[in-house]
Amino acid sequence: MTLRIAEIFGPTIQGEGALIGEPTVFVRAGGCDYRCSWCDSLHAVDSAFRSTWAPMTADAALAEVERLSGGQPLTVSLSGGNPAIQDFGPLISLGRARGYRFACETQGSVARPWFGDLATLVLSPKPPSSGQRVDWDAFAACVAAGAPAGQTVMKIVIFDEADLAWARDAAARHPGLPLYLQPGNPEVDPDRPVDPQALADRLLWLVERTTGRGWFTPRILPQLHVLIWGNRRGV
Ligand SMILES: C[S@@+](CC[C@H](N)C(=O)[O-])C[C@H]1O[C@@H](n2cnc3c(N)ncnc32)[C@H](O)[C@@H]1O
Ligand SMILES: Nc1nc2[nH]cc(C(=O)O)c2c(=O)[nH]1
Ligand code: SF4
Ligand SMILES: [Mg+2]
Repeated sequence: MTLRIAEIFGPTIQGEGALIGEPTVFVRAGGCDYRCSWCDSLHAVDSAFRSTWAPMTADAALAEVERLSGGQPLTVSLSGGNPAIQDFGPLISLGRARGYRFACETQGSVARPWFGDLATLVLSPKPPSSGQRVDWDAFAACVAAGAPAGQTVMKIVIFDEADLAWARDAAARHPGLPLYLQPGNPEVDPDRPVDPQALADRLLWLVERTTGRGWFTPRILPQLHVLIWGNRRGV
């Protein structure tokens, strides 16, 4: 069984959510069952980029992770695309045997048994602005599959009021999951600069609209890597 890999990069820091700031190597899977209007990783989603995705065995992927991390075990972040449409079980087993920990970012549309082998499962259901529709039964199956994992968290991208109202309902469906909100980045073209002030303004808006309305459940964080590197790939 080979994996379709869009890129393996790092070491960098996890820029989002529960593990923000943690040194990590990313393994980005190629291919996604969604097509979010504002996806910041289209090079791992759009089949126009398929020829750039490398077929790799789990052994070869781990060898690259070990090379990038100098053989020092750290947290490996699986992302994509949707890593859950592929079988990352063998890579996780091999890596864990060498002392690596695994985190995975997925939208929660496809459940996998290997979710239970993760240190951190990040489920990121998509709000209305994405143009996608969440299948909450599939999402609940992901939560169940992740029960043996170290931790499962929910992370929601917010662009507007409708997203925020939707996030409150989504959180109420799974009150046991720690909740992280991050403002959406409207500029995702890798060849164009981001506007840090505009991102800060979105963050301020999000903080005011949650705490200001007495909603104290979520942690609210920026995309740290976007503040540091903009939309550059491979960071
Ligand atoms: C590119 S996705 C890949 C993993 C998986 N497909 C998912 O969506 O969870 C990784 C994370 O980036 C977030 N993301 C994607 N585009 C974004 C944007 N324009 N602004 C803020 N976050 C974004 C997603 O919501 C997800 O939490
Ligand atoms: N540094 C860094 N942190 C991230 N957190 C989530 C990312 C992703 O694209 O899944 C990402 C990414 O691409 N880079
Ligand atoms: S689910 Fe994730 S990778 Fe897929 S299109 Fe949406 S943000 Fe991009
Ligand atoms: Mg990203």
